[in-house]
Amino acid sequence: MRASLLQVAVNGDETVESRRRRVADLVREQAGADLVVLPELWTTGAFAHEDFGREAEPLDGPTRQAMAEAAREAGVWLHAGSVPERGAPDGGSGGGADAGEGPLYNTSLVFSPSGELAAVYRKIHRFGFDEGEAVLMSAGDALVTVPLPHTTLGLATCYDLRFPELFRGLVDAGAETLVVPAGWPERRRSHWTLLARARAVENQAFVLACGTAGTHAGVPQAGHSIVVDPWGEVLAEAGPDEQVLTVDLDPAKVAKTREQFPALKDRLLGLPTPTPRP
Ligand SMILES: O=C(O)CCC(=O)C(=O)O
Repeated sequence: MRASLLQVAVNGDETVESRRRRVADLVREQAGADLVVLPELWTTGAFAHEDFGREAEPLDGPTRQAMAEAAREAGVWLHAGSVPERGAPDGGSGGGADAGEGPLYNTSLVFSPSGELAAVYRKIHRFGFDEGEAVLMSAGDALVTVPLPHTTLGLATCYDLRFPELFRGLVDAGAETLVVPAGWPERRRSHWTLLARARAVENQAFVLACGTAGTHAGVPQAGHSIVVDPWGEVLAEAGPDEQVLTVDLDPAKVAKTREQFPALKDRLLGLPTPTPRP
């Protein structure tokens, strides 16, 4: 299975429309790959909080149209990263919704090679503590897996990478390849690499983690998109700048690793609750 991670540069001096056209062209150039992956919030930038509301799209907005077409023309499965989504007005609470507006979500879209929308994942763990995404956006509440011909994808987004229980849930639902689009900042790059490898080792799964390059809203991005195999070995790692990272994976390696070193079978389900300290 050939996977291409498009580590897009998201800089403040490029318009969303121009970046959308440029990224659609980049996707078309990946004909021959089985799976193409884009980063988190690459239209606006993950830290351009003030643009989320203005650039938010409904599920059938311009990014969906452009990415569906690009996936179909390239004939690839496309994880189109995420976009700020404006949900329906009655679609939930909070998320910075003004009166009459629907909530915002950080929403990933996956397309089949015929351009059909195959899956939608709304980011569950919102980043920013009491600021930014954490207050502007609403949280998703569903784990999402996507069966492909060679493997089953498990979907997560950026900050989700810090929450191992989410990935365990995806593995329990059949995931073998964990896909993590991100807009991870340079300042915490060591965590990015460490956590991507940890999620691969503990779940005995491939991890495809695709970040952004460039600087937007004053936040330099880490780049360094990474592909890790089920043994925790790094198969490929990008540098800091815009780059297409292409790698050939053997999907059978997941079953082989789980069979030869069956640690997942030793999980103790229903561990006792710790007694609170007196
Ligand atoms: O967890 C981190 O350090 C970065 C998370 C982040 O930037 C995000 O989720 O947008």
